[in-house]
Formats: sequence, C-alpha cells, structure tokens
Amino acid sequence: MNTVSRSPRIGRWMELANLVTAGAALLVASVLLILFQFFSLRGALLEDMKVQARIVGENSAAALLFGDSKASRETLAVLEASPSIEAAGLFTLQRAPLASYIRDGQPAIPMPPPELVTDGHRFSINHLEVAQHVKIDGRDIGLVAIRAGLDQLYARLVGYAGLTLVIAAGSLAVAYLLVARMRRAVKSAEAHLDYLAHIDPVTGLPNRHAFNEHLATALDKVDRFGGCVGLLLLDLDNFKIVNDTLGHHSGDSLLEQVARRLMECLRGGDVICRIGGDEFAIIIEPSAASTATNVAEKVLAVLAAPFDLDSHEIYVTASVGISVYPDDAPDLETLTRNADTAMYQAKGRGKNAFEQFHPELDKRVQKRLSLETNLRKALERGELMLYYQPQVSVSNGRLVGLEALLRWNHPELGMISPVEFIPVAEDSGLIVPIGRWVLRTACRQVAQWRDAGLGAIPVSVNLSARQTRDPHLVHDIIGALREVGVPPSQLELEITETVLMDNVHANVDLLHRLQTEGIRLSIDDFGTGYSSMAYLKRFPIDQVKIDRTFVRDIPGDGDDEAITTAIIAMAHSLGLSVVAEGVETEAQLAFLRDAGCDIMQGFHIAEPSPPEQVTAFLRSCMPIAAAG
Ligand SMILES: Nc1nc2c(ncn2[C@@H]2O[C@H](COP(=O)(O)O[C@H]3[C@@H](O)[C@H](n4cnc5c(=O)[nH]c(N)nc54)O[C@@H]3COP(=O)(O)O)[C@@H](O)[C@H]2O)c(=O)[nH]1
Repeated sequence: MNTVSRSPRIGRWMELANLVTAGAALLVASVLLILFQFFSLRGALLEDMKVQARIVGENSAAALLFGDSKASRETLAVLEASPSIEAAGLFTLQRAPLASYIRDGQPAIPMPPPELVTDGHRFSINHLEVAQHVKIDGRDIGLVAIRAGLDQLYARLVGYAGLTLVIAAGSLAVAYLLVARMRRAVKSAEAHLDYLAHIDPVTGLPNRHAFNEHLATALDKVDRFGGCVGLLLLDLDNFKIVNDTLGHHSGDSLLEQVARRLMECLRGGDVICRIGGDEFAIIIEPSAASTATNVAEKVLAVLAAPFDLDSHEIYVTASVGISVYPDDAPDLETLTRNADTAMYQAKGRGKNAFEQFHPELDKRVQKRLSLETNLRKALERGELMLYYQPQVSVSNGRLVGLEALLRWNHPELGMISPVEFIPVAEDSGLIVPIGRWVLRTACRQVAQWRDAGLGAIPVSVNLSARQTRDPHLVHDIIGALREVGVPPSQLELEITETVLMDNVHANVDLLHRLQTEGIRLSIDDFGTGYSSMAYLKRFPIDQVKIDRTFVRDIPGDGDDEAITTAIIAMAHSLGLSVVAEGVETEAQLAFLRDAGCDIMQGFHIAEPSPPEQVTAFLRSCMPIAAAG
C-alpha cells in the first residue's frame, strides 16, 4: 500500500520534462556564449587588421611619397606572416595602385570604395576589409587596404562551439545522473517513510493506520462489486502477564511468533494487521459469515500450541470478535465497533473463544451502559449493602473471621449479583468510590460488633484490580480504620491471584506498604492465575484461599484432590495459612481436614447474610478464635 509516492508514469514524465528544460537552458547559454565568442574574435581580428594597416601605412609612407613601388611591395610582403590576410594594396592619392600583396590563389584587392574609406572597415560573410589613409604630418599621401579572410575565425569558432556543446552535453549528462541518483534516494526515503507509517516494526504486519486503509478499500470494493467483508478482532489473553513476568523482549518475541502463525494459517488474500499492544485484526474478503467463524476457529487452534520464549514454554490464548460487512454494520466505524463488542463478549465468556456479532450483543452493551448509569446513583441512594460470610477453623469449627461481600438491592431490578455489577464498576472506575465505601462500612461494622461486646472480629474485604492502582488506597484504608479505632491487624485484604500477577512489580510494592501498616493479606481464587512459587515468595502474604472450583469436586475428582492437597502443602511450606472457599458438604470438609486445611468458608457453615443475621450468628458462636 502506497500513499506517499507519485505514480511511476508521472514521475518519468516529470524527469523527462526536467531534462528537456535543463537541455534547452544549456543550449541557449551555449548559443549566447558562441555568439559572444564570435563577436570577440571578430573584434580582435579587426583590431589586428587595423594595427597591420597602420604599420604598413607608416612603413610605406616614404615609398608612397616617392612612388617607389618596389619598396612598397617589400613592405607589404611582411603581411605574409599573418595567415588570415589574403590581399593588401597601397594606392596613391590619385587612386592609382602602387603596390599590392596577394596570397597564393587569392584575387587582388581593388581600390577601396569611398564608403569603405570613410567607415575604415567592412565585414562580409567571408571577408574583412580595412582601409586607412596614409599620412605624413597630417597630410594624406595615399591609401592602404587590407583584405582578411574569415575562414580561420570560423574554424576557431566551430572548434569553440564544439567544445561548448560537448561541455554542455557532459554537464547535462552529469546533472541527469545526479538528479536520477537524488530521485532514487528520495524515492527510497519516501518508501522507508511509507513503510514506517504503515508497518508495525515488531511484527512486520500492517499497523492500525494501514488497517483502516485496507478495511476502507475492502468495503469500497463490496459497495461497488457486491460480496461481503469479514472483520476479526483478536486480543491475546493474559499478554500483560508475559510482558510483566518475562519482560518486554519476550513480549515482543511472542507478538512476532503470533504474527507468524497467523500468516501461516491464513490465505494470501487475507489481511492481518497489528492494531494495538496485543490486538490483531484480520480482514477477509470476499467472505460469508461462516467463513469468518471458520477462520476464527483456525486462528484459535493455531495459537493453542506452546510458544517458545527464551526457552520458556508459554501457552497463549486469544479472544476473537467477528463482524461482517454489510450484514452486521453499514459502515467501517460500526463494523469495527461491533467486532470489538463481540471480542469483549468472547473475553467475558472466559477467553480462548470467538464470538460473532449479533444485535443481541448490542442490547447487552446497552444493558451494561444502563447498569453503569444506575450504579453511579446506587451509592448516593443507599442501594448498596454489605453481607458477611463466616470463616471457621477446620480443626475446631470456631469462627475466625468474616468476609464482607457487596450486595446491590436495586429498587426495581431487585438484588443484582456482584458477578454482574463488579466488572461494570471496574470498567467504569466506579469501583474506586464503591471500594472506599465497602472498606469504611466493613470497618464501622466490626467497630459496632466490638461496641456491642461481640469481640474483635477480623473482617476480610475484596480488593479489585482498579483499586490496587489507586494511589490513595493505603491512605484511605488507614483512614477508615482510624476513624472507628479498629486495629489494622483486624483487617484482611483479599486480592485475586490474577490481579496480583497483572502487575507484579507494583503489587509487590503495594503489599509491602500494607503489610508495614499491619494489615493481613490473602490471595483470593488461588490456583486460577499463573503464579509460580518464585512469584508467590515475593509477595508478603499471610494466607491463600483455594478457589472454590477446586473444592467443588472433592472428594472424587483426582485432579482437584491433587491440586487442593498440593496448594495446602505448598502454602504451609511457605508459612501461610490456607482457606478453602465454597465448602458445601461434610465430605468436602472431611477431605480438607485430612489434607491439613486451616480455615473454611461456604454454605456448609453459613451463606453470606446481612449484618443483623450475622449479629445473631456471632452471639451464638462466641468466643472468637484467633485467625490462622
Ligand atoms: N472487589 C470486590 N469484589 C467483591 C466484593 N464483594 C463481592 N465481590 C466479588 O464478587 C464475586 C461474587 O461474590 P458473591 O456473589 O458475594 O459470592 C461470594 C459468595 O457468596 C460465594 N460463596 C461462598 N460460599 C459459597 C459456597 O459454598 N458455594 C458457592 N457456590 N458459592 C459460595 O463465593 C463468593 C466469595 O468469593 P471470594 O471473594 O472469592 O471469596 C466474588 O468474586 C467476590 O469476590 C467487593 O466488595 N469488592
């Protein structure tokens, strides 16, 4: 794709026009130079002939006076030395010839006519004639006339003209070569600029700019000739983790390998672009909707094999959104937006999936928008509340703490699950003020229970990804605790493994600051992220919480049993306590007890409940055991 350079035909014409103009200018200059040279030579010859005539006149004055033709001839014979002089003559005052000089084969010089005598000289095509009075003491005693041929002048002029034209042609050729060379350099610079403007340097694929051009061309083709265009937007899942854990060099290498695999698996006519950090776009034309989904399946399959990154075997998945023109969208912007919506839908479905855009998706986007609008008001209107779920010791069943869980009681829609609204709060940034409210409410609640004589109950609060990036987080937490006089050791923060791994360096720093304040830290949903032992060791954590998907099928599922047992053993070896969440049965509890799990949480003990019910629960199970 070329947007910068002109068409080669126009370029060649311009080059030729430049050459002709330069040639014409050189020709005019050369002709002027030759004319100048001609007049210079003519002037010099005239001067020379006048001098010769004067010398002859002076040397033959006595001979003229005495009519000595022999002496006059001898004087004239000196002119033999000037090769351009063809003939010369001395004439008496009575206009009679006294003596003459004639070069071989040339006609004699006649008596000069009066106008020649008056003018002193006369040029014809082939000759220059000069006539001068011979005087003694200011008195005319005769005439001298010389005729010079112009052959030599012309010969010199031809030589000069030849040389001038050779120099002009040489200069033109050199100029042409220089211009051609410059043009080649400019063309190559233009091509390089064009390349930089359109190509992503990491993968060598067309970039976002080129993508828009390719897509516009493809849609234009469909408008004119019919058919359809399939647009696939592909976003790598968890690319940030690779970048953060293995470094940007590995991240670049991964993008390069992904690009290569995409190119290998797609057809020559398909256009693959890298349009953002870990986002690729694939344009297929012509295409039926089914072809687009086939391509998406092929793409996911080709990315399933492990990637080799600096001798690490890395598995990468992708989420793909598909939108087809003109079926799903009337223009480029809508087509791209719809593919994007479908891609986010695929991501929301748990990643490593593709989604074809359909109008229902648009409705979901609208619903999400309305949810966001309502959520903004929910905080002010007091529609949010906290439920609390007990956490008990596996060994003796005594309460060790409570997890605060957010609830939204919408006046028309009823109870909305946090699974539905927390992601909206995250995306919109509302999670920051909401999270602040959760922390303050939870702290106030434990202060109330303390004031009601129910003891110092530890409470755990969930932190979202967005909150971990809030620079005021630590300040807000300390403020919430101080406001009600609850010691930091009574607060535990739960951060999911995925959030922790999302930005390892920043989170290690944050967790250290929180630990310094005396706040307990727990890794939530443990086992679902990608953390290695090496990373776990870097985080100053107190506890891991086994994700309930592993607890759900124990005992019975060999893999989940092995994972649960391994997590407990590993956490204990690092000096961490272990909480199992989602415990619903006595069998699960028995398995966890045998595996050495410290704490459990789940419907088997109690469901999350509003504070009033929890107060009753607390009164029933006093006194509180110390956590982990
Ligand atoms: N950032 C914040 N996230 C929050 C907050 N409050 C909740 N959440 C997160 O929302 C997710 C869903 O929470 P919820 O619907 O409250 O589900 C919790 C429990 O009800 C559920 N649970 C507990 N026991 C059982 C059980 O035996 N079976 C079963 N199927 N579910 C059970 O588990 C959820 C607790 O999860 P976790 O936090 O991982 O311990 C959830 O991810 C919440 O984290 C908030 O204030 N901020």
